[in-house]
Amino acid sequence: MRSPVVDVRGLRVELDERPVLRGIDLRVVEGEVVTLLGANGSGKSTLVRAIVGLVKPAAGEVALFGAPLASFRAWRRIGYVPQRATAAAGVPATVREVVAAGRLAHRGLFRPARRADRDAVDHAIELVGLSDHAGHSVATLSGGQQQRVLIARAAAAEPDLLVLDEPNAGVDQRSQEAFARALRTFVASGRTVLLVLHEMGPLAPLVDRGVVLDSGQVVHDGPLPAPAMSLTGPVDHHDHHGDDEAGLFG
Ligand SMILES: Nc1ncnc2c1ncn2[C@@H]1O[C@H](COP(=O)(O)OP(=O)(O)OP(=O)(O)O)[C@@H](O)[C@H]1O
Repeated sequence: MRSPVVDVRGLRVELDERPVLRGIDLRVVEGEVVTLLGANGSGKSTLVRAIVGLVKPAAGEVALFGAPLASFRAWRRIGYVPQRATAAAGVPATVREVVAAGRLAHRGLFRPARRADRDAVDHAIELVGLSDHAGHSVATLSGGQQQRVLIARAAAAEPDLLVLDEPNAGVDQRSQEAFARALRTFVASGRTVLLVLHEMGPLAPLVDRGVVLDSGQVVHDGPLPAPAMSLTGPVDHHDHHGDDEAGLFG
């Protein structure tokens, strides 16, 4: 049997004294691609944030690679990209520099990059379809492209588990297809992916299992129904407008 990578049991989270996650059980095993679905505010982001240790549970347990979160130390095995993150933040770094930062845990500060590091960085940039922009300042990219830079940075670290919160938000169809191909390569090497999606899009054939949240509870866990969103109700895209409408590849 494949070993558990993420093991969540009876997880409860309260934010502002309001229950946001109300008893979540979720298990993701090695090599699986699992997607979290659900309407806005159902608790998807809060769940992934709790899994990577950014939100404190009110009750329940989270284990990563078999270790309880409190004693988990192998953060190098985890790549996490938050929702609507920005890679720019006023720093005039190039795409290549930001992605190379993802290799620091491998090579150590101030040590010259080895060939393996450079290859991993090139590969990660290619993975997200930004090779043509590798030398450009991140600040000149669109929101969607900046999100890709952060995904590439996480991928460059060659994590065993990649946790992505809405990697396709505001990204055009062609780029979503490129991303799906890249993710296929990533999982072909036996790695694990947990991702929040609003719509399955081109990722659908890659996904082993869908977990649908509603008001902080799991209402479906299993193969994806068709169409995938039929269980999630109407989706409000209020927060994704204007983001990279022009497309990643220009
Ligand atoms: N920092 C916070 N403080 C208080 N409440 C919060 C906080 N973050 C999220 N919430 C609330 O928790 C609930 C779940 O939010 P969460 O972001 O996890 O949902 P989501 O399913 O990821 O939504 P979306 O699809 O819009 O990203 C929402 O009602 C939200 O308003």
